[in-house]
Amino acid sequence: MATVSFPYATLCVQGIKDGVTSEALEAQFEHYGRVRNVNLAQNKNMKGVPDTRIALVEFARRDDARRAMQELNGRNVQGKCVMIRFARSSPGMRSAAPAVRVDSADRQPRVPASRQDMGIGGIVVSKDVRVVGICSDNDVTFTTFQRLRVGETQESQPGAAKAQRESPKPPKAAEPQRQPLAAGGVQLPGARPDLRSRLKATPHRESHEDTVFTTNLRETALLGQTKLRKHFFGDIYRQGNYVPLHPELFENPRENLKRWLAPSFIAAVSAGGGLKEALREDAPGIYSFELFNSEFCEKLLEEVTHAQQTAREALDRPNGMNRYGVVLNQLGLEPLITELQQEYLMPLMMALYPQEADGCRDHHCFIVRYKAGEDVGLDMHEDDADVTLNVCLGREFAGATLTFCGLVTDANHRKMQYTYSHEKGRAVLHLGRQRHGADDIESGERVNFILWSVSEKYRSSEAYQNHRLRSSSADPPDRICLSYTHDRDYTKFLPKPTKAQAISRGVMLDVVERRLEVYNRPVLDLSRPIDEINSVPSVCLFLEGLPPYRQHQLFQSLMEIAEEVHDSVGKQDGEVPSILFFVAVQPSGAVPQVRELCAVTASPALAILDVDKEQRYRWESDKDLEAPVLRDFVRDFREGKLKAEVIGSPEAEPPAEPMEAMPVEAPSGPSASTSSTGSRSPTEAPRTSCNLL
Ligand SMILES: O=C(O)CCC(=O)C(=O)O
Ligand SMILES: [Fe+2]
Repeated sequence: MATVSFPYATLCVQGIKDGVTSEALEAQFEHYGRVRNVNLAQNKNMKGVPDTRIALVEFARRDDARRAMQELNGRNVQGKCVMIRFARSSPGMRSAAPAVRVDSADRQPRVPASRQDMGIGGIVVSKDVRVVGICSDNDVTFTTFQRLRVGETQESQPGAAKAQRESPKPPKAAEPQRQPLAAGGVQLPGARPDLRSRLKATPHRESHEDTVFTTNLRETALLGQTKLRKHFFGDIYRQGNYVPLHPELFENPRENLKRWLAPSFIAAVSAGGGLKEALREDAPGIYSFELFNSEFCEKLLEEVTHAQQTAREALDRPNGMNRYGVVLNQLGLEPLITELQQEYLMPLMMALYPQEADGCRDHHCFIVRYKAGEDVGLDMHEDDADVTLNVCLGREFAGATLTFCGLVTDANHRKMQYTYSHEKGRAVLHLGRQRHGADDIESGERVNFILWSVSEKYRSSEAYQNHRLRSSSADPPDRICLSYTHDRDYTKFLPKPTKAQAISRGVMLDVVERRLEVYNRPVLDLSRPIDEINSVPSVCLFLEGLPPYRQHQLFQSLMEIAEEVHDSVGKQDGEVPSILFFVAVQPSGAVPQVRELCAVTASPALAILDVDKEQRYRWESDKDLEAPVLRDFVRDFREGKLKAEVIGSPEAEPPAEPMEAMPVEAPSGPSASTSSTGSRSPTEAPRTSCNLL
């Protein structure tokens, strides 16, 4: 199956100091590449708390966004330490804990108010079509990949944009009504002006990158850890805000940890290289072994109970799904966890998962708790971890098993693989991308220790990107492997859970609601298409550069047609439409790339893209593009009367900047060498005919 490429490049920057302007932020982020837009908004959960605003910083290039994130996350941005993630998480992937405590029942997407009625391209076309700039607290993750995959848009390719600016394609003589796209993209009335020239006058930040640790991060550095954490929540013990019950858990990890490991594990470690002997392979890729002794399990349980009694307000929930538990690094156990990860687990992880574990230095470690009236289980998911370690600390319970399904990349990712029964002190080790979920507890209370290990090296590899793509040719699902949070076809197989049921199983209701809400919009924004554009035939109407009255007129017509079509097929609320409708009013985001796929250059232009079948249908006529023409074109498509072209076929009208000219080995410049999509090894899958990645 071909997949459209889409460079998602918006960062969510949390904790912006009051008084900082979007221009100042833009100036600082522009240092890493072209910034398209900066939007500042209040963090709704932090009303009245100073210096807690959120900025959505949209880059032209994803690689630039990533670099900015890598360099500025946890550092001083405009006078304050900020936390930076990519906005929106990849489908199916759960993220780390929100940076602020939120009540899960009230976790709605936090769309900055300024964006809510903005419409497309800055004109208010309808409240049904919105630019989706999501930066919700539980929907941030530091690496984001969408199935809607990737490739650079024309303008983000070095050389391509320049070429386009220098030699705009002349209008076709036969299309008097259509206007060519102006050089470098047309500025629509009301659209944001290009700030580049203004920014040149703004001094860049000072380059003391290694000295801009905030207080918290300096304290992390005190631990000899100069590497910044991806998921960083502070350290309340070292900040003097927590008095531990068992101080030995917090100090001298090298000496102390040894005493708390299970004898069988120590024996295996001491035998040198014989770690595998201590392992049980429960299922392919899923291993378990004795790790902690009872003394440690009990000590840690007592410490966590003490922390919840004495420092509850200072502690975040463990992650975006579990509501009960704590982040152990935040409590002050990072040195202990680092010792465990680096000295004991790494050799094992390297032996079992050489690719994913290579370079694992980062971690997010937390406790989760299940019992009646709180969280009773956990919806199916994959972790925002490369390797996950999960150890039961006890208490007494029945049920509460852990079910594993397939790897998200595999067709069997919704097939049951194995049900693991937790035992106190025993660890189960698996890849983060192994789909899994916690089965409901029947009685008692279960408390587990979860360690998510993260390798920056692996995450910057192309393998990682491929590993985050959901298999689309999935086998029919086993019910237990369905995720209400992530599977859009869930209700085909199982009844919709009640809100209370969903919450008690960690369902991310805001993710579900957002998905359903998007499906209910008749027309979507082509600059940020949903990933179903890869699998559902999509009517694409290109209106960039047209006068606003024409845009309104044609958009309105498309809206009506979309509603008619959806009514005629009896589309239900929240169901994925069988035809999607997209409109482009600005040449941004995915628009240039979709134009290339559709092989259209004029404006207005109309095409239907069927990425899955690698086909497209173009509207080509001397007639003006008006409502009846639009309607006929869509009707003819539905009746199978249109002539299909193969995407990328040679007889196609050459796009302004032909795909073939887009460098696989890009010619020069930093963006070429760092592009995550720019090159492929010869062993990887061949490109499709439309030259998509
Ligand atoms: O409850 C469990 O054992 C699993 C928890 C889990 O999968 C997670 O926190 O990511
Ligand atoms: Fe998990």
